[in-house]
Amino acid sequence: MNLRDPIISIKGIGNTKEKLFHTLGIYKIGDLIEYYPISYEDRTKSISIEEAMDNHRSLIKATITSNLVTRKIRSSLSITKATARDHSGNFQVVWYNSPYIGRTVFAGKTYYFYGKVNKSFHNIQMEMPEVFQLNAEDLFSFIPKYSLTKGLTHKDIRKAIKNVFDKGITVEDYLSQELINKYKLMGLKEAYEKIHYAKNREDLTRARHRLIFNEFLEIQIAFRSMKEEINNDPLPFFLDDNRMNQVQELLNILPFQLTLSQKEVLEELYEDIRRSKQINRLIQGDVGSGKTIIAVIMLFICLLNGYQGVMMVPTAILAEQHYEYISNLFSKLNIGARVGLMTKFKTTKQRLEYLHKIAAGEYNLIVATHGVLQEDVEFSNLGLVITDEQHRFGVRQRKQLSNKGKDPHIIVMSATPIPRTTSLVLYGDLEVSTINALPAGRKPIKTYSVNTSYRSRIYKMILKEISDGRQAYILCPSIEMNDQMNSAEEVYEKCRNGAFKDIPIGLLHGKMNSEEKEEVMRAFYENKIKVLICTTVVEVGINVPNATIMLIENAERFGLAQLHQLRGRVGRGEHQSHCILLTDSKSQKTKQRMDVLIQSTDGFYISQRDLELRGPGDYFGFRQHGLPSFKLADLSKHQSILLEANEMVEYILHSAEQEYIKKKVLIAFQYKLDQISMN
Ligand SMILES: Nc1ncnc2c1ncn2[C@@H]1O[C@H](COP(=O)(O)OP(=O)(O)OP(=O)(O)O)[C@@H](O)[C@H]1O
Repeated sequence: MNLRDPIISIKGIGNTKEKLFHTLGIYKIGDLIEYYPISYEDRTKSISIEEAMDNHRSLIKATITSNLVTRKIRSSLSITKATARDHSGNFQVVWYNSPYIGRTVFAGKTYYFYGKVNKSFHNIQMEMPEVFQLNAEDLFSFIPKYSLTKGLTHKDIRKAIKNVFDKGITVEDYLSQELINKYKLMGLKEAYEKIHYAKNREDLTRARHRLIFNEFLEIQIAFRSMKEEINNDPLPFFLDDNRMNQVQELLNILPFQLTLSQKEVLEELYEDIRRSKQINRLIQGDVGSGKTIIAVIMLFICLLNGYQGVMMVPTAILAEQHYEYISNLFSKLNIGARVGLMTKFKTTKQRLEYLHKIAAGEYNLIVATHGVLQEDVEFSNLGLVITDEQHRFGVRQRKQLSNKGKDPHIIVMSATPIPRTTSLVLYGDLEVSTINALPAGRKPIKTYSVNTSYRSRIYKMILKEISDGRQAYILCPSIEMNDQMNSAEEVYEKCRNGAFKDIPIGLLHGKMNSEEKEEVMRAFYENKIKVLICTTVVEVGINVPNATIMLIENAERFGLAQLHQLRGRVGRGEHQSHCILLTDSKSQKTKQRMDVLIQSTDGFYISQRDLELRGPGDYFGFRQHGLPSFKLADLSKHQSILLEANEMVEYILHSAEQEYIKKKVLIAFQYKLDQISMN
């Protein structure tokens, strides 16, 4: 058998089961083998009844010492009980609505019982145990549990996988024995088998280690190869004196001078152009570091070269903001910019008309949300794609966009500084440029964490700032009334009738329609609204330099990196800004997390601490990221494996094996990418 064989070739899988497997994304045997368990039951050793802990699932070897007695309690409930005994004591075995259990379990016989033990003062019970004969095959192992679909059981999946390995499967390990030994890895075939059938913890750990290692390795090798491929035949952008003068004109009308760091990043981009290289760059810079203007300058250069440019951002509000900013700026320069905004359309007709204008080149600069990815959106000559992504647009979306042109240049903006080891995995197909300093004159945001007894004092502070001409955000974790959290609607009502009844305040959340949102946001930009009560819709990119207070309700609800982003909505101008983290949580962990923010405004440090403090999770938002190969790997947990894999990638790419391994990895990777697009 081969990993590419369809699952119908597995014994026991007919047409009906095949369809069910398909709904889980399992088409080929390789998909099945890589359908990893989501958890395991530890049945690796049996213990005595005396050792068993209350409320824990345990495996106990015992002999049935009484007859099985079934009593009918009511029409829908019967209880069967028996006494079992091991060398340390007795316990009761109890089954509900299982009248036929007497056909498989007999008095006087010894079995292994697996189930949850309940210990009370004078009684020990095991309810609804699974019963195994002494020679049962799947005893003493980790029992895998899978994510299921209706009609398919854990047993079905286990059986299918077992049949594959019983029959014999060819798994080619593209790593040489030498590399496997050097990194003390488990063989690939063994790892595939042990992840589903481990007899002990060590095997399971080693199997997982190997497969996680593979995931990190494969994505990097695939990325590196993609990068090599991309650089071949880029669209020509030119930066002759005439164009450079025009760029200078743009710089001259800005109300600020670029920082040294911004200039360095621009220089890296110019260098790509001068060397006729495909621009394929991640620009990372902390919140408020001034990434937008870099994007704008590059879009400007794109237009000067006669191409269309597109800027794709995560929210409609942000698209609107960039649209206003860019149209305004470019209208002062005579370069024939025709800027379009593509967010939501009222009617299909309107949308089609708009698409037509883009395809005909009537708009040469489009600011859009992810709607621009749709298949029917076409460009006449797309030259540059900028995604402001905050980890929401991944490899796949980037590819989708660049397929809309003839390999346009690509710039990705990110405000979450991430360690280099990690960025190799997330953005391995991109070069990285970093804006590593904030514009001069920014004062570090003062951050405090207080409980709600301070509310009226905080409101007074907000009123004072407003009387000085500034503005404030009050950010809530939810929109509607909710028992546990302060909702935006509730806070808005209270503020409107209470502390802020004499000043204009606004409400902004994701459920409002686009016109309402636009209107509120515009009023806030124009300082007509003084306090904006909102949800995380403002999290990314929103830029109102006059706002100096960010009050975050239920701050314990947010991740550290997210709080840093939210806080970054203030401190964007020359005025001293404040961030108040409001929380009544008494948990030590919350306190630790708030302390990180109080002590630091450095996004890089904060995301590192976030990684350390947060347990397993989806910190980097992989699922949204469209990364194909992470089924087991988690960047927040597996940094040490990542480091080892990075080291091996470097070795491989300088070794004689490189072509062979690259080829193998790319085939596997392409299959996974295709599979994602199918789903
Ligand atoms: N060199 C500079 N000197 C002074 N102000 C600047 C400079 N560059 C940008 N700014 C201003 O700083 C503010 C923040 O810039 P920008 O919106 O580009 O930040 P950002 O890096 O995109 O941040 P975020 O990730 O939070 O969106 C804006 O008001 C912008 O006009």
